[in-house]
Amino acid sequence: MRHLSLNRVSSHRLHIRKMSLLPLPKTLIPFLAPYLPVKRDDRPFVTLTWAQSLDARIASRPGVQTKISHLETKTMTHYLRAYHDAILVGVGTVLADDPKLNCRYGNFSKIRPVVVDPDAKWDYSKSTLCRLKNEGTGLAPFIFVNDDATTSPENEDILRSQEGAYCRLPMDLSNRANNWLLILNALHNVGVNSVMIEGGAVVINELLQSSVVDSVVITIGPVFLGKDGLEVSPASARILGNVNWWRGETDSVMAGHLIPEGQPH
Ligand SMILES: NC(=O)C1=CN([C@@H]2O[C@H](COP(=O)(O)OP(=O)(O)OC[C@H]3O[C@@H](n4cnc5c(N)ncnc54)[C@H](O)[C@@H]3O)[C@@H](O)[C@H]2O)C=CC1
Ligand SMILES: Nc1nc(O)c(N)c(N[C@@H]2O[C@H](COP(=O)(O)O)[C@@H](O)[C@H]2O)n1
Repeated sequence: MRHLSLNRVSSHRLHIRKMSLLPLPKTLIPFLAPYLPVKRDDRPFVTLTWAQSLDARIASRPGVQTKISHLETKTMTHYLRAYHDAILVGVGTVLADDPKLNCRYGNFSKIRPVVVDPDAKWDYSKSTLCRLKNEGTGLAPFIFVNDDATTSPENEDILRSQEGAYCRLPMDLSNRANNWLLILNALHNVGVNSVMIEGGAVVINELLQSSVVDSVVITIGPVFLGKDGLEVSPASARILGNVNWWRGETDSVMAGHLIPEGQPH
């Protein structure tokens, strides 16, 4: 993997760059402060964050991009991105959403997109991410693939020229949960100290069951998406500590720290 150029931002240096975002509600700054990344020696700090319906759905159907959050909490997401070195999603999310995965809050923040795509299913060359890199409004991604994945020479060439990379790892495909430490260690080794993980459901459900999540920030929008919606729910119970709630125009945001399993809270 290539060396990352990392950015540090502090709240006084942040400002809205794109009018598509709203001004950040001022009360979100102290609300989020206790959950922002701190340096860890063992691995990157992990913030797990998503927007869900009242019935814990993140999309109206699997594979369908669904607007859940108000623009002010979308702005919050970009504010949070500005404090992280990397943003990670699973391949299901890039295939469904063709997201931007950049930081549109702040005048210089560059966040490294990371996609977990063990079988190299994603055609990067056709993506919005590829276009944004060419336009200068985002970085090229690190795409984590399994050791034996077949990647297209075209995507290899583009990624190389854009200073992104396919990152090959000996992934455990029968028990995917085993791969998180591998992925996080690989990122740590190239200087990534904080990762914001945004989804989708497979990724969220796996990580809620893991011991590698530090902060959790959940936006809850005023909608029920129903039984066909894509549910987020870990395989067994987990508890959050240091919990706080913020209430906006239409959404509420809950932030907390994921308590390690077996630890009293
Ligand atoms: N409302 C929200 O905040 C968000 C909603 N979404 C929605 O979620 C949906 C996509 O979610 P999913 O289909 O669940 O896909 P996903 O984005 O969670 O990707 C799942 C895939 O990623 C790979 N993967 C994940 N964890 C892995 C691991 N530990 N090791 C190896 N490979 C791993 C596997 O190929 C797996 O099939 C879309 O509809 C999207 O719109 C996605 C992100 C946020
Ligand atoms: N904050 C938020 N609210 C929603 O209603 C959403 N559906 C999402 N989805 C996430 O945002 C990503 C797209 O964002 P950008 O294109 O990078 O701005 C998408 O891939 C999901 O991770 N988020």
